[in-house]
Amino acid sequence: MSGEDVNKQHLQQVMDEAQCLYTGRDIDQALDALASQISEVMADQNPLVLCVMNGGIVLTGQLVPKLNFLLQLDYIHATRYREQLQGSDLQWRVTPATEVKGRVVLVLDDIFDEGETLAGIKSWCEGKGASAVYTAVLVDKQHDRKTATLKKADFTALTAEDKYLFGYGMDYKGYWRNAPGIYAVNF
Ligand SMILES: O=P(O)(O)OC[C@H]1O[C@H](OP(=O)(O)OP(=O)(O)O)[C@H](O)[C@@H]1O
Ligand code: HPA
Repeated sequence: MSGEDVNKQHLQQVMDEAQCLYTGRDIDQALDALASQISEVMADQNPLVLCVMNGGIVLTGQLVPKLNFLLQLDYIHATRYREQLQGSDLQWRVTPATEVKGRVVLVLDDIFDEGETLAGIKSWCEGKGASAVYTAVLVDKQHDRKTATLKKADFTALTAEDKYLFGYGMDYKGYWRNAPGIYAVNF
């Protein structure tokens, strides 16, 4: 959808009617706790941190400054929703420029929904010879449709009910990744 074709009124209505599940302040506190948990496990492992684009960008930007140890940062881009509200096949767009072989990897993403995206990325990193792969997400959506072999991330900041979510990196039809909290669409 191009910026001009988009139904701005609909997008504004989605924001106006959404339920705020977590404010920016709630999230910042949850990220402090997440950073402590990750640090306990990874502080001396010199990990390669991979941001999953696009949704992982806000989590990564807010979390990485709270990780007070040696790490390297790169990104990976795989997508299965592509501005739709239902997921399909995992399409690869960009693989990391940094060598994964022999590294402890920490994959950062916004949401663990059905789990296919993180399962696919974890398996890709293992296939490339990572020595260990950890996953961390901002939010885990609570439902029994976890279709992937991976049922949860190693580190989870927050949980949310089974509604379509946006904000803090998560999009609604390509928009509102910039919303300053986690919101549930009110359909
Ligand atoms: O657990 P799953 O059901 O696989 O869904 C989670 C994935 O879906 C979203 O990505 P999307 O494909 O929408 O791409 P985006 O990051 O560009 O929004 C989100 O950022 C996660 O990567
Ligand atoms: N919101 C935004 N992106 C997503 C979601 C969601 O609820 N589930 C998977 N990707």
